[in-house]
Amino acid sequence: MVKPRVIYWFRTDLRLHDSPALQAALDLEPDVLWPIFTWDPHYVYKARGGVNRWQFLLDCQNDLSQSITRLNKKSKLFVLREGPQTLFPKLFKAWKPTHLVFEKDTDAYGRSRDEAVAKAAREAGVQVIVQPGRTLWDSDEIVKQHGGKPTMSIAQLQAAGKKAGPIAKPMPAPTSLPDPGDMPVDFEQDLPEAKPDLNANCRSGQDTGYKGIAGPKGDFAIETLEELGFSPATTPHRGGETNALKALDELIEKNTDYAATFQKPKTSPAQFSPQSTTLLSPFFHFGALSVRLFYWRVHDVVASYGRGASSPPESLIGQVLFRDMYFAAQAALGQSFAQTATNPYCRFVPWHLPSKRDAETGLATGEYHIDKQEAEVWFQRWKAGVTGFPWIDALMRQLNEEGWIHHLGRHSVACFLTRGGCYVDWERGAEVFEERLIDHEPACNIGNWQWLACVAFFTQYYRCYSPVSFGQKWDKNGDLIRRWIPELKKVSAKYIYEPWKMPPSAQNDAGVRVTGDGLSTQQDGTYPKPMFDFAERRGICMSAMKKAYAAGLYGNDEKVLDGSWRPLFPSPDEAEVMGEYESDYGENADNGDEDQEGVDGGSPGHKRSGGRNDLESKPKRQKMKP
Ligand SMILES: Cc1cc2nc3c(=O)[nH]c(=O)nc-3n(C[C@H](O)[C@H](O)[C@H](O)COP(=O)(O)OP(=O)(O)OC[C@H]3O[C@@H](n4cnc5c(N)ncnc54)[C@H](O)[C@@H]3O)c2cc1C
Repeated sequence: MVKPRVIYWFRTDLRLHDSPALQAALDLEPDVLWPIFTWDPHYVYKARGGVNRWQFLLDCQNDLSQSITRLNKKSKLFVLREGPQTLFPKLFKAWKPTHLVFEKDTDAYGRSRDEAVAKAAREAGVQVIVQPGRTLWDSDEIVKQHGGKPTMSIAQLQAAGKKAGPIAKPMPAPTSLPDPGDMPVDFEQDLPEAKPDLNANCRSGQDTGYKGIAGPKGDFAIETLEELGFSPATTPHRGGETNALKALDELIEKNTDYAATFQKPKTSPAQFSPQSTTLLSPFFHFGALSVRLFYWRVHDVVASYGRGASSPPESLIGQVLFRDMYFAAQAALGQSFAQTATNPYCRFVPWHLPSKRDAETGLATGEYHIDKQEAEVWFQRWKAGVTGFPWIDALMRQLNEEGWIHHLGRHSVACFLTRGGCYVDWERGAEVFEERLIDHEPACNIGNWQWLACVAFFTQYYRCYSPVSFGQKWDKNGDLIRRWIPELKKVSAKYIYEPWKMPPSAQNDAGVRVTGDGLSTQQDGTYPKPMFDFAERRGICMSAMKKAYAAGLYGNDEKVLDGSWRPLFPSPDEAEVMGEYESDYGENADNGDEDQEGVDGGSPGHKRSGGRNDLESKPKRQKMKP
């Protein structure tokens, strides 16, 4: 019998320890094993990713490659520069593998990519083996055990988890790896469509990432930031399985009390160097740390700690349950999960700066309508960390430079942008986080933004974060602000959260003038004025949320999809509501005035449809009415 020739495709699992997929590949007792990574143009051009996350990815790849070489001098992580959909059919012919093995990816794009690759494998007679390993439980199994529906609470996840069975125990890293086989690449490279490039704003140099399938030297080398045209990263946080395992050891062995008694609400969003939570999220994202290993090691600490140990949802184990909850919600809803439109579990709120949508598919295009210029300015000021509210600005500047902020810091800035200040669409904020977080995880980012905007998972919109008192609760002296906003360094604690209240003499003493809008006109030695009166905005947003809740529309409602929701809301003069905008996608082409018919004055029209099958059917063509 021919001994298996296995391609092991690394993607969401940049580690050797506790990898059920890698173990499945090794259980085949292969003659040859090619550990490869495909440099997928989808992530390079069509998904947002800032330089800090790219750096973290390259760190993880380099570390993994060195670990592979330690086990077999002839092997390493071989990077191939082409989209997997076009590359694999050629590899199947050229390398003649018998098997392709990889870790399951339940992200919306991941699913469609893997279906295409599996089809090509079937056609080439290559056997595909897929193993879950990215979450505590297989997210698809959780959905199945939850009646085909998304998990919208920890209790739902735990109930489904109970039915799915115990969380698997982690498996050790392999101690040896087979040799790789020959790797001819004497076939034509399909070059990617680089436009539109969602990451163009991060590139300061020329993008040469697709120079040859095996790279410029033909040695399957890992890419560099220079090849991508990116400037050096600004984050101090570095990736790699080695760093991840060291951080986990330190957490479990040196900080046993901390790990056993961790209560998330008691950790400070203002603490830095070191931060108050584990900062393991980017390692989980790239699969450099197994979440099941984390779970079991924390579980053992908690079990031996006895009385006084914390429990979910506040405990460390509770934190990774949230992660699984969002993964299973996304696994059930697919692409709809990432947006309001077409999503039956997401409340419709007439936010400013709504997403443009593809008229055929109903999916967001990545662009947005500017329905109100003032809201656009607020959004730009929020992004740049120049809102004039130092607590918000410090957090946004930390995000922009380091790519990570504490969970409650994320709460503050997300609430401020959406229901607690600007009334800007949560999808705008999620896109900024997608670009800038080093731990950006589609399921967790989307789910948490929905939570904070009170459109899904959480409904208590009357609980609003103040950009002044919330920060003061944790950090009276404003140390986080002083760290990130040097222009306010010398401001006294009395004014550090509200510098606009400083009389001229205090401004003189602190060496700063509070003036301008922080964008084009800002001068050295100045800090911007607040962009609005927060108390006033909080009141406006809260009453607008109340109206949106009363209207009771969800993303899949006809009125949301065809734009006839507007009569359910008072005119923009009376309350905060999405303004009129010019549609430029021909979305109105079929719309007559009679589309106003059937508006029922506000009885909740939410029809929850069930599981994935309902949602995978193509959304109706939208008639977006501005
Ligand atoms: C608006 C917003 C956007 C977010 N976007 C992301 C994202 O893109 N990726 C991401 O991993 N987390 C995201 N989170 C969740 C959370 O803020 C981060 O997981 C956490 O701050 C990471 O820091 P840590 O590793 O120190 O967390 P710890 O408190 O040490 O928790 C341990 C692990 O539990 C998981 N976890 C903790 N809280 C959550 C949560 N609320 N949801 C999901 N998983 C959680 C993470 O994997 C984390 O590493 C977001 C939160 C908000 C409010």
